[in-house]
Amino acid sequence: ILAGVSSGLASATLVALINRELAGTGPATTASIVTFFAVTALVLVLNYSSRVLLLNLSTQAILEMRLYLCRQILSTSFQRLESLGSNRLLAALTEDVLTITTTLADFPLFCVNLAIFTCCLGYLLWLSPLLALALIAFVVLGTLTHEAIERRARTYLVSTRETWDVLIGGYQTLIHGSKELRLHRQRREFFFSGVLQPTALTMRKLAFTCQSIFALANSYGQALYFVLIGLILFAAPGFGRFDPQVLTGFTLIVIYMNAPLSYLVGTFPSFRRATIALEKLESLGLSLTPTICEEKATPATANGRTLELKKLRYTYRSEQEDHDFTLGPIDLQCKAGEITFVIGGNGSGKSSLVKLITGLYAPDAGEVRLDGRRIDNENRDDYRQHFSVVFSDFYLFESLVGLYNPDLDAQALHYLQKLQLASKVQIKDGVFSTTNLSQGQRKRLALLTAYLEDRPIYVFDEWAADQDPYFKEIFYLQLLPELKARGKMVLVISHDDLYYDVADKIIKLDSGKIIEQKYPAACKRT
Ligand SMILES: Nc1ncnc2c1ncn2[C@@H]1O[C@H](COP(=O)(O)OP(=O)(O)OP(=O)(O)O)[C@@H](O)[C@H]1O
Repeated sequence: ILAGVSSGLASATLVALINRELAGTGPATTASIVTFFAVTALVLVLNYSSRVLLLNLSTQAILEMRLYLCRQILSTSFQRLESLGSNRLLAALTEDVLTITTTLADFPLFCVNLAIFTCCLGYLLWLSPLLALALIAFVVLGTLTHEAIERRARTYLVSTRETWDVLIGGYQTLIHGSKELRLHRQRREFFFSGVLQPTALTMRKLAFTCQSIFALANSYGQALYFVLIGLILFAAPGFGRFDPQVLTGFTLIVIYMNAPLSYLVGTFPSFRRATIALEKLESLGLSLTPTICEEKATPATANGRTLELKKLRYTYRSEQEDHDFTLGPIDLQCKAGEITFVIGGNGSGKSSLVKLITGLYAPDAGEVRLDGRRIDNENRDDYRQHFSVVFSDFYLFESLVGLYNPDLDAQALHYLQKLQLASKVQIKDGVFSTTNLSQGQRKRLALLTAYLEDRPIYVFDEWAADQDPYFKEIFYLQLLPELKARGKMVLVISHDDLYYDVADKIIKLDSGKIIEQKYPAACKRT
């Protein structure tokens, strides 16, 4: 602020010096020439340093905002993120962050121009308090009416932002549905002319309306400026006896102030957009609690020997109540060194149960206990650290991120050989040479990551579904029994009834409820 004010003060001094020279009669003195160029040098230094200082502030603010938002997303519950949908999150991370950061980046110049404007006003007050007060009243009135015009753009700006969410959804379909769109001409045509085109058209209309309003406000502002100069030149002499030098000075300063004032008024639309972007970010309801990134990794307090679910219940709420899906009440006990299969038809609730068990969802009712310890919001993140999971819609990282182990590459190589991937993928410093593999091979890499995590509880959601018969057999008859022998608690969602006898316990789900429990291993023993 100090740098900006000094810079503004120096600029106003320069204009005052110009005014003095213009009003003077004789040739300029050496002193005034030296003063003029000295102040010019000062303006250069102060202007540059104030901008750099403010740039430092604004870029730091941008950095903090970006990281803060990413951390918020990391600490927001999975339930909330799932219900928001990826298009809204992507739109927030791109559009909203961009809007806010652009405005923040404009902030240094805004401050410098505000300082110049204020200092010029100060000089005008010194020249003639009466004229200056009349000018301030005129500027305030002008700004208010200008603002009244611009305010009309707000609803259009909000609609533009809403439409942007829809457009991002369309872009996602464009990318993720590229195979299906290429294979079906009518679908492609409908998607383009029935979905993308209308949305893009709406964006265009809204943008045109907003920009027209801003253009109107801008032209009005410019016209108002000339009215102001006209008033100084023609009307002011009628209200009192003003020195012609004062009037010339006023006109000169007011013309000089045009640039900073235009800049200040010109930033109003970006502040308006930034406010809407901030409101949009707030409406996402992201977590404001301390982020999980900042939390110190607490050592796991439980070993993962027993897991108990008691009357666990979770409901997916939908717009129409009769479409709600309720999982539970579920009562289940699993132990270390035990393989539990979860079976059931499509939509019976198997994957939802896995999300509840792994702590991605917080139950609506009932409780989860690990080694007797009740899991609640306070310890749920610690609890999640006991699981190694390969989801049916798993995400494969390009490297073994977050795994710190001096023998990591050697261990990974061992598992690459075990999973018959060594000829396809190499690993160096924890980074896979490639992840461009078949779906079944990618799942094996995901399994390798789970192996290296070496956690007490393993969960596989239809892992074997993409494997060939040979590798299916290896998975059920070698890999699962090995994990069991290592004392791991293993939960497997499976439709492979050929291998059900590998399980110690099978639970069958239907419409979100356990309808059957079997113990094949016990039967085999008897
Ligand atoms: N994200 C979600 N939002 C709302 N409802 C959901 C969501 N995910 C699942 N559901 C509801 O939960 C039901 C069970 O889904 P879930 O994915 O758990 O079934 P599943 O047994 O794993 O099925 P599949 O064998 O096809 O993978 C679905 O029929 C659906 O009604």
